[in-house]
Amino acid sequence: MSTRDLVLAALFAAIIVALGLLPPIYLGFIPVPITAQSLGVMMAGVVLGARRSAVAVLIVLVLVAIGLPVLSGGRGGFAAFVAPTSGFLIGWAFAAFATGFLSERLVHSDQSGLVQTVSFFLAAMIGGIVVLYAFGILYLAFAANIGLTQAFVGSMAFIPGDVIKAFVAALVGRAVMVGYPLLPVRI
Ligand SMILES: O=C(O)CCCC[C@@H]1SC[C@@H]2NC(=O)N[C@@H]21
Repeated sequence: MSTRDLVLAALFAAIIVALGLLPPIYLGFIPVPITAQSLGVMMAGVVLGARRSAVAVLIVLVLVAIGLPVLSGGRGGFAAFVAPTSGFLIGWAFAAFATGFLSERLVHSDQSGLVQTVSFFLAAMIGGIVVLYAFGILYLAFAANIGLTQAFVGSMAFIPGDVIKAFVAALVGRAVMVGYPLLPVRI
């Protein structure tokens, strides 16, 4: 990883942290908030690709671990890793990697703009929802002792917002690819 790659990863770590300035929304029936920060995770994946986006999330996780209040609602510290939300938090690194991995393979420079946008959207949906929820729901069921079905059903409340985030991430991925290509894609 070059210095430039690290700078890009740090930039997206800052974007993820900045999105944490938007307050979390608790729904009352599940101890996991709606947060804009998962939009930053998807955007990192589509813009930077697998490795650099995973590093971006790892930088955020290190900031959390050393106690900085970088999660939505000003949360931080080791407690964030032993909370009902921790599966989602750790899952962000895998979600970013999967989103980037799929973006690098699904998006080609000779595709039309529409196909590229749809490809980014699919990558963000699979990485930022399927992969992320697998981590989040499994750990939530265990940590909150609520059973897999309840954790799964409760997490479905995040789907509408996360589909919108995947769409926004796809538009960002496509726009950055046109204006300042960073994603290593097949020609
Ligand atoms: O702040 C944290 O400790 C992690 C929050 C995780 C929230 C998850 S990410 C996927 C889903 N979509 C949301 O908006 N919230 C949950």
